[in-house]
Amino acid sequence: MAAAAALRHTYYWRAVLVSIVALAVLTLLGRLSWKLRRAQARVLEERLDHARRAEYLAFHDNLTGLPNRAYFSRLLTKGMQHARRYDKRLTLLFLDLDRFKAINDSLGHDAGDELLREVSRRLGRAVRESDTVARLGGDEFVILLPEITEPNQITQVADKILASVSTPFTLVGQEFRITVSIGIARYPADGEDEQTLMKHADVAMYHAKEEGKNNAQYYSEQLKTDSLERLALESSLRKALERQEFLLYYQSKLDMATGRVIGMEALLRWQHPELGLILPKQFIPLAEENGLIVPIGRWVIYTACRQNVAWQKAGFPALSMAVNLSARQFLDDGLLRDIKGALQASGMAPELLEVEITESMIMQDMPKAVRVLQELRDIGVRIAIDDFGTGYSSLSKLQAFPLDTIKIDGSFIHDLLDNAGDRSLTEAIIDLGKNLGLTVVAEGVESAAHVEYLRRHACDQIQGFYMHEPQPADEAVLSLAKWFDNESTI
Ligand SMILES: Nc1nc2c(ncn2[C@@H]2O[C@@H]3COP(=O)(O)O[C@H]4[C@@H](O)[C@H](n5cnc6c(=O)[nH]c(N)nc65)O[C@@H]4COP(=O)(O)O[C@H]3[C@H]2O)c(=O)[nH]1
Repeated sequence: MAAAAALRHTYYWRAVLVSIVALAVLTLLGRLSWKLRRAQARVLEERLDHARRAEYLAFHDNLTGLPNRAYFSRLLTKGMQHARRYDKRLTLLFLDLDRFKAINDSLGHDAGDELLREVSRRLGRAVRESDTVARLGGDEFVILLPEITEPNQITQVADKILASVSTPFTLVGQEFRITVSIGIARYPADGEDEQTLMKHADVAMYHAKEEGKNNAQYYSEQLKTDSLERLALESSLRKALERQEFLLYYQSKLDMATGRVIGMEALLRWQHPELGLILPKQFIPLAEENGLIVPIGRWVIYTACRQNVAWQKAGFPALSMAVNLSARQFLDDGLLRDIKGALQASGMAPELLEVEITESMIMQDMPKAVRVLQELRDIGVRIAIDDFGTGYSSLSKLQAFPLDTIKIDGSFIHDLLDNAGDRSLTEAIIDLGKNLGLTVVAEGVESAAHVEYLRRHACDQIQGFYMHEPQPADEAVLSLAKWFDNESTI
């Protein structure tokens, strides 16, 4: 009996032990499988995160976090499908910053990146939540306005963007202004598929650039024709230098005190084989945009210096020679080398060369402008501010720059006798210019009455059709000869 009880007892404890071990094993297995599942979930979550991140990077711009070209293209296509189905309209704005390259080149890429980030923030603030702002790359942005379709509303948005972007920035401790040109295309009127609408908004943006930048333009069929012509013009402009189709016209500058010709200004012309003589305003903006202005401008400087020396060798008194610089050329690192090269090759005295720049070229990047102007000054070249009065800067601001001459814009001289505002501005520029020790030149002098008025107000020099129109070198030399032979004065 006792043995049976002991056996039962043993079985009982064995069963308890087996149950405990089994329970422990099961618990352990359960825990292991839970850990395994958790690890699997984590891996899955990481993969998802990775995929999400990859998708985000594939569809967003690294620098600004805005949707990129690929994403915008999807959004635009979807927007168009939706608009087609519900008979709605869309507006597309194509934006390109004006002169961004100059800022980027002169301030460095970090400052350029910061500027792009700030522009993208400003664009975001200028439009509604429902609008999409995207960056296509470089300094190009696009905005899709799904709810704004009336021209006056579109213009309001465009104006808001123009104002917001042109508010001064502070970059590397300095204040800067940048502007933007905007092209506007509307769906479905200006394009029924994504590519056409984008292309037409781009064409309209180019038109805004041609209209002087910092403005917005709507697409029209006429613009398309113009842009095709522009394309043809651009490709022939590329060949014009090697085909020697450029030439310089020269216009005299007279000294008011002696009445004698004291200098000439070189003005560029393009003798196009089919289109005839093309004036600078028709091709210089294009050459500025595609960078061709740098080699063209170099050709101008070399040719003008050579011509100046040729006239001296022909027996004329030493006249000054003015050349116009464009913004891109002014900020180009090779400018000084080109000017020195032209002076050396021609043997012209540096004091006879005067470079004409505009206020906006200086204001665009003041520290660089001061540096470039000082370098030019150091080699003896004179510096003139052209078209003065048309920009926003005050003469006192210009005091900081090493300048020699100030040229009053011809538009003020044109209406001088009928417009009291133009008269007071002209007089103020003459007075202030003289107080700053600058030579004051009036451009666009077209009549004896203009000459009289400017003489009365002690303007130093005059230039205009009344004395001489711009002429090619061989005709200008005849006018000069006549002028000097007759001992003519005004
Ligand atoms: N109505 C009127 N106009 C007069 C009179 N006298 C001169 N003009 C014109 O006024 C412009 C004066 O040149 P700008 O202000 O430097 O303005 C120049 C200058 O900014 C630019 N330009 C000319 N040559 C060059 C060049 O070689 N390089 C660069 N970057 N720009 C140039 O193109 C602009 C226009 O040149 P142009 O068509 O030759 O036009 C010239 C000249 O022909 C006048 O009495 N009445």
